Amino acid sequence: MSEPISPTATAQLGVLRQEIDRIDAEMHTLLIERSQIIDRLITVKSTQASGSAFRPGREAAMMRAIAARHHGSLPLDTAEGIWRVIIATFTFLQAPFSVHADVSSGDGPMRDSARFHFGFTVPYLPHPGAAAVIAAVAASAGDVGIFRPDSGTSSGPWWEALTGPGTPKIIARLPFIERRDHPAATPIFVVSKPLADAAVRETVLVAAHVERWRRSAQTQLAPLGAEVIGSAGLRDGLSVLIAMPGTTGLDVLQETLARATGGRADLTEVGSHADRFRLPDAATRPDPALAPTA
Ligand SMILES: O=C(O)C(=O)C[C@]1(C(=O)O)C=C[C@@H](O)C=C1
Repeated sequence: MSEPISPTATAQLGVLRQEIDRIDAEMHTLLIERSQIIDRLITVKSTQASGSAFRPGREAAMMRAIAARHHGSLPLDTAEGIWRVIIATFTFLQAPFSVHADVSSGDGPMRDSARFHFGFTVPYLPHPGAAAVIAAVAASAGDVGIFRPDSGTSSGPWWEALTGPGTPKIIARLPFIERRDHPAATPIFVVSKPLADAAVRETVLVAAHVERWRRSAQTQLAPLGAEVIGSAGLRDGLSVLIAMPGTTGLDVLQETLARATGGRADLTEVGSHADRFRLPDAATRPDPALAPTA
């Protein structure tokens, strides 16, 4: 049995618990106040008409701001997780949606990512591959789909399903704040019906049909900041998925690819997302001066 604490310590504990109760009540009041702002935002944004309330560029900026101002013994994982639940819940309140997940590489990591980034209020629906996820999102009003960027390229170029007008597009890459030991570290692309004016275009994703490929092409793409992140064979050539800065024009990519491969290159944009943002390892650990010792 633990020793009874002294009357002085009991009194101090009472005062500290009053402080905790005050802070909890203030946080709760602020969350209720936040929900009232969202009620007003729904009218301004006309979310119901567009189908999805998700604004990935705004969310990326908010998550970066949280990481920038974070300090003290509270783990960043906790602060990030709390705000992911707050933002996802308010997104859901504006327009309910489900998360369709590709579980072909295992359900556990995808479920962890879905729960971390979108909370527990949002329904989670597993699918056998990226193509099935994209089809489910295409058939929905405002759902999102998640899969790994390297999802089953051996089973074909899934990004081809994103090339038509009105087809789903990549709208985010998660986690917004990448770091070692992230609690939901699996890199995922988020797809939704096109967000029109709401998409963030720091990184643009392009599907390229080329007649042939040369290994040196990757080197020639590098100065553009462009990178091949997927490739799959087609009957008459190759389909490659390229990530490049939104400031680089499609015409420049086309010229470079044509020169690098010595053949034609047909390009179609299949989405965009906020720039990847990685925290240095030291920034993610709680303040060592405050960390409990063994
Ligand atoms: O800023 C918006 O457009 C919102 O809908 C608000 C909010 C939030 O809760 O902060 C919710 C969903 C969006 O993805 C981004 C932010």
